[in-house]
Amino acid sequence: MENKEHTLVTRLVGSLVSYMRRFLFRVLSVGPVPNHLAFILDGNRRYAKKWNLGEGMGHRAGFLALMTLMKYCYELGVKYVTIYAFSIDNFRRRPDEVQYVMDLMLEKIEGLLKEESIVNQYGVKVLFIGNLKLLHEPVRIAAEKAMKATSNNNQSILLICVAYTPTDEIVHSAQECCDEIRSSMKVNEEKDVKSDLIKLGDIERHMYMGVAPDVDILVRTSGETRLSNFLLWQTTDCLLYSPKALWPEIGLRHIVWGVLNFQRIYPYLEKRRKKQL
Ligand SMILES: CC(C)=CCC/C(C)=C/CC/C(C)=C/COP(=O)(O)OP(=O)(O)O
Repeated sequence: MENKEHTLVTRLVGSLVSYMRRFLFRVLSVGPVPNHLAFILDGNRRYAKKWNLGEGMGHRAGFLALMTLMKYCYELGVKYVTIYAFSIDNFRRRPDEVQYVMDLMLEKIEGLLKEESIVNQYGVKVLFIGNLKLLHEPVRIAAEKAMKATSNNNQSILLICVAYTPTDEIVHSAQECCDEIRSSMKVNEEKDVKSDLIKLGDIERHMYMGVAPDVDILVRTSGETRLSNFLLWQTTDCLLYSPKALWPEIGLRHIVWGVLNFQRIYPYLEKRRKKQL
C-alpha cells in the first residue's frame, strides 16, 4: 500500500514539474526561439573522476544528459539539435576508451530505435554526420540503419557528428564539387576543373552539415571557450555559450539561460545574417 502511494506521489510530482516546464517554455517562446542548437559534450571523464566512477560511467551519464536535453529542446520548439559525439581526433585516444565509446554508441543507437525512445516520441529524424567510413563496422551499420528507420520523421532533427571535423568536411565538400563538375563535362572534354567553376553555394551544398541551417546557439560545457574544430563553417553568426557545468550536469537552467541570451542578441545576429552590419 505504502509503495503504491509513493508511486502515485512520484507521478504527480513528475506531472507537475513537466507542466511547469512547458509553461516556462510557452513564456520563452514569446520571443524568438532558436532553430538550431549545437552542443560540444565536454567533461564526461572529469565528471566520472569527480564522483569516483569509472571513465565509462562518465560517458553513460553524458548520454543520459543528452536525452534529457533533447527532450527540452524539442518541447521548446527547437527543430535542429547537433551534438559533437566523437571527433576524428578522438580516435587517437587510448584504444580501450575508443572501444568503450564505440560499444556505448552501438548500444545507444539500437536503443534510440525502440518504441518508447525520445526519437519516436518526438518524431526525430536521426542523421549521422561525418566520415562514417572511419567508424567501427557494427557502429556504421547501426548508424545507417537508424538513419533509414527515421528518414520519414520530420518533426525534429538530431544530427550526431561522429568521425567528424570541419576541416575534413571542407576537404570532402571541395572534392565532391570537383567530382560533380567533372561528371557534368562532355566525354571528350578535358577533365581539368577550373577553380572559378566552384561557387560558395556548391561548397555549402556538399558539406555534411548542408542538411541543416546555420547554428543559433553553440553550447560548450565545462567552461571551455574553444571551438576545438567543431562546425567552423556554420557558426559565424551564433551565440557561443560555455556554462561551467560538466556535460552530464547540464540541465534546464542552462537551456533557459542560453535562450534568454540568444533573444537578447537576436536583433544583432539578424542584422549580421542579412549582411546589414
Ligand atoms: C548514440 C550517441 C549519440 C552516443 C553518444 C555517446 C557519448 C556520450 C559520447 C561522448 C564521447 C566524448 C568524447 C565526450 C567528451 O567528454 P570527454 O571525454 O572529452 O571528457 P573530459 O573533457 O572530461 O576529458
